Amino acid sequence: MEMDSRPVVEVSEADIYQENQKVLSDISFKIEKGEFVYLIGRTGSGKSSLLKTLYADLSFDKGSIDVAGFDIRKIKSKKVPYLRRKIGIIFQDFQLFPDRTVSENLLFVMKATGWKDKTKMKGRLAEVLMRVGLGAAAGKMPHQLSGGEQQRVVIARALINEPVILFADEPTGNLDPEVSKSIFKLFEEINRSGTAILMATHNHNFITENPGRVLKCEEGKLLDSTQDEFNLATHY
Ligand SMILES: Nc1ncnc2c1ncn2[C@@H]1O[C@H](COP(=O)(O)OP(=O)(O)OP(=O)(O)O)[C@@H](O)[C@H]1O
Repeated sequence: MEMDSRPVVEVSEADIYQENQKVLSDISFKIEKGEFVYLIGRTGSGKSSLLKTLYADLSFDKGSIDVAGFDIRKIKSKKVPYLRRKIGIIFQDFQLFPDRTVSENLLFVMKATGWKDKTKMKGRLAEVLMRVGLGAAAGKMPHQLSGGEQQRVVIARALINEPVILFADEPTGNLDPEVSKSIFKLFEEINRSGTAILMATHNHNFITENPGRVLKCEEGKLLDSTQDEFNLATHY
């Protein structure tokens, strides 16, 4: 089988909108397989809008966007679930069903994304929970877990279908610094095993401690540390 070497995200000359307001103009960038990319910028600068556009939750104008092989401009709403199987989405607020156990939360997503074989489902469930360090949490209710553990469940849920990229929107925004660090480490591990990550964050410690490529939303533009005169020190 031929290896697919196309970028996982390819944005070309696109305008990003929130309602009728343009938030980013004429943006272009690529994310290659297995890349780790930070997305920074002030509150309201357009990070969430950009992420939502990439996972086909907001429509855009001009240009083209391709994510995991899907043409986001042309994607029909009934095809969006197929896109969502190739990507993982992680938010700041954990968005687990509060009245269902950890396994029920994960099984819900598996059923919704076409899993049918009970044995395989159980196997995958155990695998993703082990992966995030929560092997023993399957039977727990979300409220019996700490914030960091709940976020690990969300990450496990995002990993179920072996996504090519994780879109994380301020994934440690509700967590204390120590727990944030351990969640960040988990993202790094996931990235090392080949999943690309685009992480919107206000936590600049991550970037100073683990320097990497940075995209920055600023005054309606998207700056790229690999393309622009981009001095991180002046960007904080
Ligand atoms: N649901 C919405 N309806 C209308 N305008 C919105 C909506 N959500 C965001 N906006 C506006 O769009 C612009 C970009 O917001 P966005 O949420 O993308 O910024 P952000 O960089 O993610 O901010 P934060 O760091 O606070 O999450 C802002 O001017 C914001 O007020």
